[in-house]
Amino acid sequence: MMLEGLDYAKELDKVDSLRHFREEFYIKPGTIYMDGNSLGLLSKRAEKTLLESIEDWKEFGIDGWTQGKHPWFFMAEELGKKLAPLVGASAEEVMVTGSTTVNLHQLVSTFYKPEGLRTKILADELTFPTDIYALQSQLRLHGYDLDTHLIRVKSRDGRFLEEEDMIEAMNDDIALIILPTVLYRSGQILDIKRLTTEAHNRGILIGFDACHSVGAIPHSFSEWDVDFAFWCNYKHLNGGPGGVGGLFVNRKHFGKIPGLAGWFGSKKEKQFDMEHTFTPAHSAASFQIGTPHILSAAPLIGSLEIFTEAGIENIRQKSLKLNQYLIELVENELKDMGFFIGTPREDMRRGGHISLEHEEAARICKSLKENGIIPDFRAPNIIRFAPVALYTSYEEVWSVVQILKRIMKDKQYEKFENEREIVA
Ligand SMILES: Cc1ncc(COP(=O)(O)O)c(C=O)c1O
Ligand SMILES: Nc1c(O)cccc1C(=O)C[C@H](N)C(=O)O
Repeated sequence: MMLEGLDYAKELDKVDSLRHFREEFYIKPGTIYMDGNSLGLLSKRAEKTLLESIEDWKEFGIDGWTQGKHPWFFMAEELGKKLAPLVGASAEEVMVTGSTTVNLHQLVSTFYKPEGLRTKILADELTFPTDIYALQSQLRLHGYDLDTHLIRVKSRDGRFLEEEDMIEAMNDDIALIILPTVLYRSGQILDIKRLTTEAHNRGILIGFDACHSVGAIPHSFSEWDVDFAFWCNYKHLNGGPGGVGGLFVNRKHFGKIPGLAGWFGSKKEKQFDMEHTFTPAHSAASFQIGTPHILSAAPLIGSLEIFTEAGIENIRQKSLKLNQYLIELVENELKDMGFFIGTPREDMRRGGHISLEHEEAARICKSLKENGIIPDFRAPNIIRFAPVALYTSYEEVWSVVQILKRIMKDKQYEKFENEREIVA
């Protein structure tokens, strides 16, 4: 017998080999969390390693730098080692440090070297605003005019970017390219390998903002020869709000003096010589700046254990299935209700979330929250849903669409203003 509806969802859950990881997370009873692409949920293991680090502080005081369960002096390097397989890099190429925006500043300060006619930076018009603000301020520091020197590749439809358009914009005057791996609104994956090859063929360095891909999809940054990348660990990696970010620097660039140097970028054995001559580590560790934010990095120790156990390939496979299921349900159950799926249909081009466009999106989101579903809203008309492989069930995806259908049929959203909240 062909299973349908809720029975079908339950059957998918029954045969899901990752389903036991759900118990590792704090999921508020009566809610369905669909916002792991903005802030991942707390896991018990992340909580445990955070508490252990606090215990180390209690027990060892200053000696916690070298003693205790997770010695602080080596934590960033240890985390880099654990994170490296998730971005397809060697341990020395990855560092857990800073934040997305700070790491972007660090890497642009290091790799943006305008020379002769090559003075411009290439980005895109759909990227996350902080990247644009950072690039503008870097150009300002060099004394360049922002309008002429920051080139933003246009989107043809306001949702997606075409690789051809980006390649066409890789002109002789471009010194550096910064693009997202996955677009934060539409969830489109860019062809990182192709863009990197094309940039290098034209003598241009290229770096990626991987906030929306790390922990959601596998990467091969080393093999693709990406020059550098940066990301946050609080979305798909469940590292906690404002948790320490990550960066990748291709080993061919080891030895480059960081644009923003600080003593934690030193060779470990030299750091406490306290010399005024900077001796950088010969690895991505050299891009650290000051004292690591230990309590904001500690949850990641436990969280990354879960990723190591589950395997990023398995996580990706389940994420694709969950998202495909959501798309099919939207198409079948929410017909003629004014929704448009603003996310690529092809698996290869889709990251970890789905964007539903609707002209009443802001207030539909509020109504979803009132009904115990947590998505997020991006102005002017996008509702983002992220079914997360480690803690979302197929049954929850089924329920989300059923509840959304009821909200639309009963026009429950009409009691709210169609305006975003302060944190949308
Ligand atoms: C693509 C992208 N870049 C950067 C950020 C934020 O950077 P930060 O972690 O520095 O606030 C986000 C999300 O907040 C993002 O989605
Ligand atoms: N970084 C965030 C924050 O500090 C508050 C609220 C949300 C966020 C986010 O991460 C937003 C997210 N980058 C986005 O894709 O829109």
